Amino acid sequence: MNKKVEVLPDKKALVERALALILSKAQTAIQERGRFTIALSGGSTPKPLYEALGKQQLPWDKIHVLWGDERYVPADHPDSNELMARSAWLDKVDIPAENIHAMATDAAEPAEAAAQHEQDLQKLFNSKPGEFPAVDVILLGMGDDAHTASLFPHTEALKVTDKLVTVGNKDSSVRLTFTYPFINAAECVIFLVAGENKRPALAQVFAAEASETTYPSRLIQPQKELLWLLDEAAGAEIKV
Ligand SMILES: O=C1O[C@H](COP(=O)(O)O)[C@@H](O)[C@H](O)[C@H]1O
Repeated sequence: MNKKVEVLPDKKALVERALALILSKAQTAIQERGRFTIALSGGSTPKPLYEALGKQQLPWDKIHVLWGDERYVPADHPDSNELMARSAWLDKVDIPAENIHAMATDAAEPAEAAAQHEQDLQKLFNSKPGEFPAVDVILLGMGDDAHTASLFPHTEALKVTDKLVTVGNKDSSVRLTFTYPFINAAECVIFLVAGENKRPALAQVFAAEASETTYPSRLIQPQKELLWLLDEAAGAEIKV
């Protein structure tokens, strides 16, 4: 694995760096494979990045957008990761509706929704059950409890290794999430982490030894490329 950590002066610089990386990865993927697939994170950190992406002139018909996790709420709910990305970015560009692969949250059982989304992904990547296709870029955030996507500490989702998508839980609230083996199959995983409140969790994620069950972001060890983009407030104590 090619792993890099970059500590940027502030959140603005973090967003600019992430934007430049995504634009370059998109250009390469489109040149080499004819399309670019990117999975989005939710939470607050990536919103300015999505706003910046919404101002770009890109070959949108060759770009496919997925989500690494979703809260199990209707798509117009204020907590929806899909709603955030649509209003900050996707509603502002000419991307074909069929290139937006949101996690549907309308099945009676979240496990059914996870299974359905897994099938949709297999179609998109032309992959078979049991295979882990490679998304070009998976964007991840990290919570101050070291969760990433909706892989929360001490939850069943951390044990799922035979699926692309599973049900995650944050206390009593239900989520859908990519599994860690699917994330680890990506061409490139980019973490965006900002804010001083993330320092203690980051210290454990970067420690030589610590529990993956307590600090789920440690499970993210992609075979190809891993980039940690940190702002100074989060990354001041990380040695690069
Ligand atoms: O709940 C979530 O939180 C994490 C981190 O969010 P942030 O607000 O600290 O940036 C995010 O990566 C995940 O997608 C989201 O559902």
